[in-house]
Amino acid sequence: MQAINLGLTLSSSSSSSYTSLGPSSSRSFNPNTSALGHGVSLRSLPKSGPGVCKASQVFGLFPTVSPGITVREARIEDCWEVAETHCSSFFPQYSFPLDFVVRIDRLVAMLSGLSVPNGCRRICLVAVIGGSENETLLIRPEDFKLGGFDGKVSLNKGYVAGILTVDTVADFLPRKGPMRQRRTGIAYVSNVAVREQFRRKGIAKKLILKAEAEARNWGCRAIALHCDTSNPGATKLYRGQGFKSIKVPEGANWPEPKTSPDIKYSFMMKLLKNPTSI
Ligand SMILES: CC(=O)SCCNC(=O)CCNC(=O)[C@H](O)C(C)(C)COP(=O)(O)OP(=O)(O)OC[C@H]1O[C@@H](n2cnc3c(N)ncnc32)[C@H](O)[C@@H]1OP(=O)(O)O
Repeated sequence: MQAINLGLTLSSSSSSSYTSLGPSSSRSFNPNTSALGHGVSLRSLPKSGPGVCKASQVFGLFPTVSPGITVREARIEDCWEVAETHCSSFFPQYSFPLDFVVRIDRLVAMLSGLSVPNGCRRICLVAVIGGSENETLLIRPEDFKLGGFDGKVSLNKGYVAGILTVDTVADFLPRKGPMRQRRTGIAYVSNVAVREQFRRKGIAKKLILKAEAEARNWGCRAIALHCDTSNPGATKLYRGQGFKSIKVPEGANWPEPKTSPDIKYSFMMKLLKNPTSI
């Protein structure tokens, strides 16, 4: 695995939990633990079987597929589809009614999501199909946010096919200095997911490009993420987008998403050149 040195210093482990959109995002990558931290253990739930339908079949009202894909910040009106995309991608093995419970749990977690520390940013991006960027249709309560969602409503929102969260909270970056300060200038990507029927159409690539543009706008010089080493598709995606694996120094206890001990992560990073806006 190719490694680059981006000048990250050795640090002791962070006690932070992996929160991207809410208190339960820590389970984003872990199909073995409760999906969203409201007391539902996925280990104990029955999985799919013959004659069992999925929540996505009940609630996934797929639009006529339009070639146009727009990547924008998630709005309150997208929240169910964001939960749907997350759960169907990270917990595909669960069937109705349990997958429905998991989605509701995710929704509650996102809407009651933790606020970000002062000076930090976090947004959820969505790739929508058949939507419009026509802002004149928006009802826009000033500065209103709920959890990770922008409080806007559009008459033509489109259908959410992919999601990504990007932040500057730095919970999963090694701290710096003796005071173990939060690292600045490095954006962190998590919860990247594309609905199965829309995969291999370049949607994740578009989400990553938009996340990079947001990070540049925030003044970040680099963007990082953790990728499950047993996820070759995602690893190829990030490598293709210019991310490089960072070799964790021997003995260093760098923070990682808190998931099953069986899951090993590769810490990947990309330098952001030429600050521009999108
Ligand atoms: C930081 C994190 O959040 S890591 C978690 C990643 N998320 C998941 O594993 C959830 C389940 N998986 C998914 O949602 C999707 O498969 C994703 C997000 C990994 C990829 O989304 P897609 O929209 O299909 O990716 P996209 O079409 O942009 O692919 C771009 C390139 O990545 C690579 N790639 C993506 N998926 C795969 C795959 N399954 N196998 C091999 N290569 C892949 C290919 O090089 C692809 O280019 P190509 O299609 O021209 O060959």
